[in-house]
Amino acid sequence: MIAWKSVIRPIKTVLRSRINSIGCYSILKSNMTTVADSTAEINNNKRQLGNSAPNRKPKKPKLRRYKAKKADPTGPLGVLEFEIDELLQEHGLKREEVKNDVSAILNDVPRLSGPMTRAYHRVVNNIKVLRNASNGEGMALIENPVETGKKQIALIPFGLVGDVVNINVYKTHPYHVETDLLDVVEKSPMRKDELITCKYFGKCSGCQFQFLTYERQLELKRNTIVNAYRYFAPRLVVEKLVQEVGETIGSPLKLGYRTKLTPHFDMPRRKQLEDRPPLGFGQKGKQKWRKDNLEIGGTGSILDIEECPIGTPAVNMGMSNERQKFDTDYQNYRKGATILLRENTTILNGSEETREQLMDNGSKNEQGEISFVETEDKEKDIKLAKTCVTNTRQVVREYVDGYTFKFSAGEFFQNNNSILPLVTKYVRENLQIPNSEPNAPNYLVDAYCGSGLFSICSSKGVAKVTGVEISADSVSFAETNAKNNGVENCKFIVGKAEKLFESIDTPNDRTSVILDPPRKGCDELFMRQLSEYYPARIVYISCNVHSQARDVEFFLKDTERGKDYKIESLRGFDFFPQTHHVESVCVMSRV
Ligand SMILES: C[S@@+](CC[C@H](N)C(=O)[O-])C[C@H]1O[C@@H](n2cnc3c(N)ncnc32)[C@H](O)[C@@H]1O
Repeated sequence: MIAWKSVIRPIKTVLRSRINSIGCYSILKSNMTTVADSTAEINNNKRQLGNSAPNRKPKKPKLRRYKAKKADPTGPLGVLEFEIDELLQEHGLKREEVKNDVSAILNDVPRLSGPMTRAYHRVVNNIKVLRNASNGEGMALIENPVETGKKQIALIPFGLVGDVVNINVYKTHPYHVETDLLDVVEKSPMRKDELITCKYFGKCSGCQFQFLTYERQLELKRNTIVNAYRYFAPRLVVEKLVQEVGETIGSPLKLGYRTKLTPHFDMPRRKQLEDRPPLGFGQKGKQKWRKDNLEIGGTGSILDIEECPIGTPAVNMGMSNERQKFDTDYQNYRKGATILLRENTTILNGSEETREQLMDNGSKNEQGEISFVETEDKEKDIKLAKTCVTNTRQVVREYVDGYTFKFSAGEFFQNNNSILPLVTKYVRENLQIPNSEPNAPNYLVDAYCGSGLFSICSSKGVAKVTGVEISADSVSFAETNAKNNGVENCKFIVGKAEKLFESIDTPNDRTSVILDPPRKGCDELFMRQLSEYYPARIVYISCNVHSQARDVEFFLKDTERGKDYKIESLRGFDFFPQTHHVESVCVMSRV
């Protein structure tokens, strides 16, 4: 019995870590058949050993069914469905021809390392990458190893269109397989491995684009916007209502820009650790293509990472301090956790010692002193000190283009400070109502206003700003931020975005609306009420261009007065260089 326990426990640990990494048990079962096989085999043998009743009819094993996780159509899995269809269309294939028999893999249980699993999960060499998905992964067609004549769609992290690669297929879904990149046999002309700045690139799940020139990154992000509108706003595209997508506006900082990082660690349950567990970011599969970093950061689901080149210097100082602390106090944790590293900015008064002016708490070095970095806003001749905060409830400050914003470290705030002056200026300019009569006042509504970033940065030149936001905490910060910045024409309401329309009292012909919803986008009720209100202009900012495209199409085609609007411009802003993410800004005005 004791011997079995020692076999089963490590298997359970592996299973647990896979559950954490994919967050879906049904998929896990389908894809962990090697481990599941071993477990089933062990259980079988256990049963046989302990089964003394003779002639008992063996129970027929229950067939396991694949349960697909319900995916948000505008989320990564939903978008992948469009990308799969497009790839199939380009190659004259039908869905049936790339369908995997997931049930066969799932039920290949009783045999240790069953042939089904071995056949499906295998190394495949010399595969041409045909395109890149919007999440940056390469897509290729490979032969189905079991059903002759059929193909499979392989997703290849860090594979670039034009690469010829060797891959290891390790997980099967109904219409695609997940793979690890083993070798790049022939390089895509896009591939510039010499640009890679991080030793963890290729292993860490954070960045996808470090081996591309920055121009290429911006181009790919523009393509993501073009495709998003093709997939989620097809009626607008067919009727040529989507303007030419503008060039993506780059971030002034390409590295060292991220003001928030959240390294994490796992703690094995019921076990005293001798060494501290890895503290860092998730590992993306088990790549082998970067031969120089195979052992770096470890081989577990979380990589041990001491520095992140996209994090700001202050955040990286915090990371170094918190790692040192973790070296000695990791035994105090009973469960895994995430450590918040959030940059905090103090405006310095030139005549005093910087350290004396750091009034907020911050991450401390070994000597017990708060670590800080000094910088400046050259244009406005303002000196700043940046520290790193780890307490989610601590109030932090951001400095944007002459304004300061306070908010709780754990609440939402844009994570790339360097691009914010460009974005807020662009939004401000695009909110202007053309042909306004001189002296006639203009108004602004900021739906999903957070702690007031766009309201406050666009408040000059308008008579009144009304912001609405679901988080009461954020609204209270928005009010404080307006007051602290000497802005007197902003009013903020707590509630769902649609609550706005109950209290809106500004004339629609003279009012512009900013929308900046979370990833899931706006709901139809809100879009209908917006159309009823009929504002002069709308600037829709989104961190998920797919839900933005869906909402814009719904607004223009399916709401009462949507047909009276046109898309005036559409373009991306690169809030997250080196990653596949893009922020999209769509400006709509009345025809
Ligand atoms: C992407 S953030 C934008 C915040 C702000 N515009 C900024 O740039 O800092 C989206 C905000 O919408 C808020 N939110 C989420 N659902 C909402 C809803 N139904 N109505 C109003 N606000 C909502 C969130 O709390 C969050 O602050």
